[in-house]
Amino acid sequence: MAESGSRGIGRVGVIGAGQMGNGIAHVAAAAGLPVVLVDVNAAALDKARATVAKNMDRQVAKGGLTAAEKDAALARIETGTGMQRLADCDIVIEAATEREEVKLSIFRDVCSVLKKEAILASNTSSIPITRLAAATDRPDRFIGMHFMNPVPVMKLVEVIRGIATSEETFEAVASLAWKLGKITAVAQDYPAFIVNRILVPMINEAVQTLQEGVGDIRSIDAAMKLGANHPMGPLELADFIGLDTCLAIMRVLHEGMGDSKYRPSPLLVKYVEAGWLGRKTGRGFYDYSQEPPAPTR
Ligand SMILES: CC(=O)CC(=O)SCCNC(=O)CCNC(=O)[C@H](O)C(C)(C)COP(=O)(O)OP(=O)(O)OC[C@H]1O[C@@H](n2cnc3c(N)ncnc32)[C@H](O)[C@@H]1OP(=O)(O)O
Ligand SMILES: NC(=O)C1=CN([C@@H]2O[C@H](COP(=O)(O)OP(=O)(O)OC[C@H]3O[C@@H](n4cnc5c(N)ncnc54)[C@H](OP(=O)(O)O)[C@@H]3O)[C@@H](O)[C@H]2O)C=CC1
Repeated sequence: MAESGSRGIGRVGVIGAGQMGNGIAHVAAAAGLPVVLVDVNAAALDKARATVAKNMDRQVAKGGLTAAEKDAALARIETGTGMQRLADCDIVIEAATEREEVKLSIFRDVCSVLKKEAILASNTSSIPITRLAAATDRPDRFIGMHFMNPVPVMKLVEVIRGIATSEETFEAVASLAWKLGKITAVAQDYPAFIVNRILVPMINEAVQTLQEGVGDIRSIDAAMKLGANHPMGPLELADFIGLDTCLAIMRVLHEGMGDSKYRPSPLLVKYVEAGWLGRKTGRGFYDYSQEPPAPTR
C-alpha cells in the first residue's frame, strides 16, 4: 500500500497501559507523534513508562535510536487517569482488557469527550468491530487496528472495517500504520479476524495436548520450536500473550462460530481461574520467579 500522508492524524490517544498499550504508545512517540496514554490504574501508567524507556534503551543499544531521540520520544508521551485528556486527540486507540463490557464502558466515557471528527480504534484481539462500533456515537469513524505483541518488534497491523466504517477512516488508519513503520493486512470482521483465528486455536490445541498428557510443557514447546521453527513454543507464547486473553479469544470464537472445534481447553480455563495468567502475573505454564523459568506441571 502506498504512503498517503498522515491524513490529519497528529495527536494519538491510547487507552489501557498494559503490554499492548505501552507498545502502541512507544511506536507512536518514536514516529514523532504526541501521545496521551490513559489507564484507570496510575501504577500501570508508571510501569508502562518504565517499560517504554527500557524497550527504547534496547533500540539505543542496537543503534536503532539515538539517546536524544529516545529522550524526545519519551517526552512526547503524556499519561493520566482521566478520559478528559483525550479531548484533543485525532485518534484514540483502545487497548484495555479483552472484555466486551469493559470496552463498551470505555467507549461510552470516551465518546463524551472526543471531538466529533476523531477516529476511535480498538486493538481488540477478537471482538466483532461492527458490534463495538454500534455501541458508539461514530460507527463510521470506528475501526479495528490490531497490533501484534511485542508491538515495537512485530511488523503487522491487522485493519478491520466494521460494516459502517467509512473509506476515509480506513485510509487514515492505514496511513497511520504506515507512519508507525507497520505493514497492514486487511481482515474481514469475523470472530478473531485472521491472525488469532489461526494462532489461538493452535495454542488451545497445545493446552489440550498437555491436558491429555501427550507431552509435557517442555516437550510441547520444544516440538513446535525445533520441529516447526516457531520462535516461541505455543505454551511459552500463551504465557507471553496472557492466558486470560487467549481464553477470551477462544470464547469469542466458540460463541461467534457456533462450532465445538473452538471450545476452550478445560485446562486453559483452570489456569485462568487460578489467576495464573502467564508472564504478567509471574506464573502461567511457566514460573517466572526462577531463571530460567520452570514449567508449572
Ligand atoms: C494475541 C493477539 O491478539 C495477537 C498477537 O500479538 S499474537 C503474538 C504474536 N507474537 C509472536 O508470535 C511473537 C513470537 N516471538 C518472537 O517473535 C520472538 O520470540 C521475540 C521477537 C518476541 C523475541 O525474539 P528473541 O530473538 O527471542 O529475542 P531477542 O533477540 O532478545 O529480541 C529480538 C528483537 O526484539 C526486541 N524485543 C524483544 N522483546 C521485546 C519486547 N518485549 N519489547 C520490545 N522489543 C523487544 C529485541 O530488542 C530485539 O531487537 P533487535 O532485533 O533490534 O535486536
Ligand atoms: N496480549 C497480546 O498479545 C495482545 C493483546 N491484544 C489486545 O489488546 C488489549 C489489551 O491487551 P493487553 O495489553 O495484553 O492486556 P493487559 O492486561 O496487559 O492490559 C490491559 C490494561 O487495561 C487496563 N484497563 C482495564 N480496564 C480499563 C478501563 N476501564 N480504562 C482504562 N484502562 C483499563 C488494565 O488495568 P488493570 O490492570 O488495572 O485492570 C491494564 O492496565 C486486549 O483487547 C487484547 O485482546 C492485541 C494484540 C496482542
